[in-house]
Amino acid sequence: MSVLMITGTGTEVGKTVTTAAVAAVAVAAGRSVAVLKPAQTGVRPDERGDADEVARLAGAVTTQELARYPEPLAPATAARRAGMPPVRPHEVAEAAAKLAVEHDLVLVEGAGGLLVRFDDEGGTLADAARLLAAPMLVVASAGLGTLNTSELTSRELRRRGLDLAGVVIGSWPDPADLASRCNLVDLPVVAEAPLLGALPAGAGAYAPADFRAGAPTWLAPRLGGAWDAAAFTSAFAP
Ligand SMILES: Nc1ncnc2c1ncn2[C@@H]1O[C@H](COP(=O)(O)OP(=O)(O)OP(=O)(O)O)[C@@H](O)[C@H]1O
Ligand SMILES: C[C@H](N)[C@H](N)CCCCCC(=O)O
Ligand SMILES: [Mg+2]
Repeated sequence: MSVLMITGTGTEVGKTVTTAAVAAVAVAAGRSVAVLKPAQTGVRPDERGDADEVARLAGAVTTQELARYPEPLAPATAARRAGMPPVRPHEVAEAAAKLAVEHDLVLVEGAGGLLVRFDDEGGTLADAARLLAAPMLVVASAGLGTLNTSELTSRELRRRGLDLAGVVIGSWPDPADLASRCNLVDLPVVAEAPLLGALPAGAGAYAPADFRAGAPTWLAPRLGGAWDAAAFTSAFAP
């Protein structure tokens, strides 16, 4: 089973665009991909959710949501206020495992950061990852402040015995400021995990063809091994 959980150091750091980039690379390699967004908040029934956005950018992927809540809040809060049932970690794990039967890769995008609650009992994406023994990718912001939130996230993953596959910078600024450039060196040290890529700021607004063409250069091949940070940054600051 190949399930990868996408979490982040917070909300709006680029989890959806990173999920789309991973999906685009996998689809281009001929792999079947499913994207699971367990709890989508802040989106009306007729609006596009994160999983829909991944499909728009990445191409032919299966998408699934387990619940959608109208208010832009943490899933547990949004569910409680809507009077709707919450999504439980075991439901996330079961849905991902089911998708994994018929897909080569299942990507599960959390809501906000690692410890954002899905239910009032404190269930999180980390609990679902534990049930599946699935590795997690942490999406981090580029600039000042990311060292602290990345290290906190990494430490909590380790404390729970989870596998941190690596860190991806969800939005790389152009021009890159001093802190962002220094973070290319410091992030993998504080996270104790490889830096597996960076997406250019605004990638979510690229035309799908441009997004798919760029994705392989933004991520380390197959999200393993080395990512060429020097080549990436020189493309943005020649
Ligand atoms: N299609 C798009 N056009 C313009 N900006 C976009 C687009 N998609 C994403 N963005 C912007 O890129 C940034 C990262 O967005 P993204 O949705 O990937 O974050 P996220 O970590 O998935 O957030 P969430 O916790 O809400 O799931 C945000 O500031 C967002 O507004
Ligand atoms: C609505 C938003 N875009 C996300 N989907 C939910 C983010 C919840 C963050 C909660 C928190 O950490 O304070
Ligand atoms: Mg998202």
